[in-house]
Amino acid sequence: MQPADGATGPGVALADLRGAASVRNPHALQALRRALAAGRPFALAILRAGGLATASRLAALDPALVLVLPRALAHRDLPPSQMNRLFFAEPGTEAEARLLRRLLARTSAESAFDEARRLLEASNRALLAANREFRRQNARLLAQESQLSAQAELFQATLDNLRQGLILIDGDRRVRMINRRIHAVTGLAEGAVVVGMSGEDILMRAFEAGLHRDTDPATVLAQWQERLAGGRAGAFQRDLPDGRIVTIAYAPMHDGGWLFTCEDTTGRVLAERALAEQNRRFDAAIVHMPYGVCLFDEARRMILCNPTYAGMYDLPLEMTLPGTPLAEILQYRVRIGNAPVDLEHYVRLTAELTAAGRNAAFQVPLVDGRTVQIRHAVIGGGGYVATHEDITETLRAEAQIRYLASHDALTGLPNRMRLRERMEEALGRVQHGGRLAVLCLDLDRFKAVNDTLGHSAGDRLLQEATERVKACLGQHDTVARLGGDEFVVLTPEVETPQQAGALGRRIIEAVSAPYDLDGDQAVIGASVGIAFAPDDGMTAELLLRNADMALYRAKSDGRNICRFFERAMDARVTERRQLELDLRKALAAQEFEVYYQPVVDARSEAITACEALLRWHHPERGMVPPAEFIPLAEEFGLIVPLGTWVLRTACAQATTWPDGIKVAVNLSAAQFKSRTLAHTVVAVLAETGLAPNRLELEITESVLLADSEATLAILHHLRSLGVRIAMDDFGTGYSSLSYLRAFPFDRIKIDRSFVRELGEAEGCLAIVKAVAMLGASLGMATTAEGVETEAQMHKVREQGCTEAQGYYVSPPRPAHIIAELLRPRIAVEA
Ligand SMILES: Nc1nc2c(ncn2[C@@H]2O[C@@H]3COP(=O)(O)O[C@H]4[C@@H](O)[C@H](n5cnc6c(=O)[nH]c(N)nc65)O[C@@H]4COP(=O)(O)O[C@H]3[C@H]2O)c(=O)[nH]1
Repeated sequence: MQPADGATGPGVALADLRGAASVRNPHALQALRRALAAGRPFALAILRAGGLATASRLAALDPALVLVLPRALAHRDLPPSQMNRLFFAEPGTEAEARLLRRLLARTSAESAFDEARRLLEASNRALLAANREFRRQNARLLAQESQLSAQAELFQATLDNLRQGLILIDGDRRVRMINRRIHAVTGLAEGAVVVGMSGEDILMRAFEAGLHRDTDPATVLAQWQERLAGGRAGAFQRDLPDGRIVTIAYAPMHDGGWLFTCEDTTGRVLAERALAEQNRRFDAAIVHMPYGVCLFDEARRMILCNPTYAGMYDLPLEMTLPGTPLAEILQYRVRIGNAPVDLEHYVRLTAELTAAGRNAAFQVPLVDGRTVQIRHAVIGGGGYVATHEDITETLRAEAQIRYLASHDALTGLPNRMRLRERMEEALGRVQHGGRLAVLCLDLDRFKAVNDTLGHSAGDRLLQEATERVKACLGQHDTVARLGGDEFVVLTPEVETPQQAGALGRRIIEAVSAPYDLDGDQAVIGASVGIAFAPDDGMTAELLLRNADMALYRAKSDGRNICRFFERAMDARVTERRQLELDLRKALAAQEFEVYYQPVVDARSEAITACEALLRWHHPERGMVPPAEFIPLAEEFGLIVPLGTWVLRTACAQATTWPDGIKVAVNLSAAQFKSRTLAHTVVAVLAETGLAPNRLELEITESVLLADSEATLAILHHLRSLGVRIAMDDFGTGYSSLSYLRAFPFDRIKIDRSFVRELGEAEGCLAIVKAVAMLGASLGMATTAEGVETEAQMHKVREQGCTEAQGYYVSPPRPAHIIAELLRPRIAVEA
């Protein structure tokens, strides 16, 4: 078999190898095909027995292609000269052996060739590997490219869906990128900002959109340039015309560009602003709080305090800084002298409260004399907040109020309330075997001093009398003023009634000594009533009542004396006392009424006048006669307002009567002493419009007895006004006649005691006659009082009395009945 020598190249067409499809070993054929398709030199094909047909077909195509090699021959052992050639030999034959020997017989040239072939093969393999790598890289790049484009899409989608609007400008101040949100957030029209436009253009668009409402384009531009020149990130807010608020943040990029983000922060900013406003108000409230406020943390370091707190304790600025330890502040306060008096207690108390998580309020006295009210409240985390209020003045005022509530302002003595407290204390001791004497003291004639010398003199007298009483007392005694001229002395230091009596007398003596009241001399007296505990009572009320009863007895027994309470004391005393109390309330309660008793002409029996007589309708006792209550009203200084009321009522009533009818009003001595009588009379006449000559004032001898000169002066004054003056109850006193000489009375009223006995006692008739004659000679009218019978009427007329008054004509009657009595006369006159 001839070897089909001859080089062949890769140029052998694949189509020419189609016949090789029937090669037994398909792998070999495939390898051959791939080698040919790749255009690379192939080594050899190893054909097994049975492959001859194929080899023949190959050889038919090109005999040079045919090479038959035993299977075991490694292709690398082939010399390069034998490459790309096909040899054919029957396996196991001599031809095959020869062929092999020939092929394997290497020459040096063949070796070089082999080497070159190996290199070529290596480079061929490298090329193949490079080709494979290139394809792999290419595929990877393609994959990367598609991944990048997907990522870019995702990125844009992400940008577009950001909450913020976004603009990226480059180093040339041109827009490189925006997202879709930018328009919605800023309120710019869609497409107003596009890639490529300049930053300045964006500003102008923003300006037009109202993003910079409060300024002008030039300023906006300047601000923009200034910001970018600064090269630092920042942010600012803008209020949009639609009410929204956008926050624009800007940050420099490494390439000289800037990233702007715009976010609708309306909700957050409004919340922040509201919070800021709230904080501002809170700060203002704290700063302007009228009391000090301080917060300390769990380590007792200051969190904050307000200026009032700092001011209260004169703390310098550094002591008010957050973090300042409380201990340091307290040390400082100790140094400057306004620390708590009991500092240790204060520190312990606040620590205990904080540890126990308890709120509390307490007062802390300071070394400088002030007192601070502290309200302590724990806060979360173990700290506390405290308010400090300087309550020094409040406490002082409260103490003052307490003092005033329990003391008499004029004398500084304990008042009734305080007296009660003292009595309760003293009675507590009596229960353990002690004794207590209660002395009720009443100043006699004090009201006269008050009325005549005025209230300030009266006040001085009370103060002086107080001092004198105090001077009589022992260390444990108490004197209290119950009001007016009433005092009470408590003395636990007496063993016997005699000692108490001696004290009472000492007091009377001291108080009764003359007083010099700025040049005016005054003399008063005092009466004392004494009760004992436990003998006369064991309650404050009972003891005071019994001592008062004894006082009453002292006064009615002649004054300037001391009386002890006796169980058998007259019930009448009690009753009179009650009457006094009722009398004080009666005027305001409108329990008084004025009755009128007609006075008639003795001859014609026509009414010439009516006498005003006061009546008291007591709510329980019924009608109380004036003889009972007038003296009491005089004694208690009530007669002045009461007398004025009667005068005003009577004068007003008289103006409703026929012109000729006069009205007579009784005056008591106390009314003259008040020194305002003349003024009162003038005022009442002016007020009611009654002619002065229709008013007749009746006075008794006792009025002239009290202070005749002053009284006469007032009487002259009144008479000069045209008011008539009558001498009442004439004949009952001792010096009536002398007064008749002293004052030109208009009328003498003969006391009814003489009239009553006209028929029985001769003397009475003579007296009535004498008085009538005297009156006639002095030009004074004479009225017989108490005419009860026709006979009496007859007699008084006979004796020369000009007028008569009494039950015979009419008893005193209410105003409306008198008006009825006077009516016929009006008719006749008409
Ligand atoms: N037995 C009897 N009595 C007769 C008769 N006619 C009149 N009387 C009573 O005699 C008193 C006359 O008044 P008076 O002597 O001024 O005596 C008065 C007067 O001094 C005083 N008084 C009454 N009203 C006032 C007043 O407004 N001011 C003052 N200061 N004293 C008054 O009270 C005294 C007593 O007054 P009354 O009880 O009203 O008593 C009246 C009167 O009711 C009679 O025929 N028989």
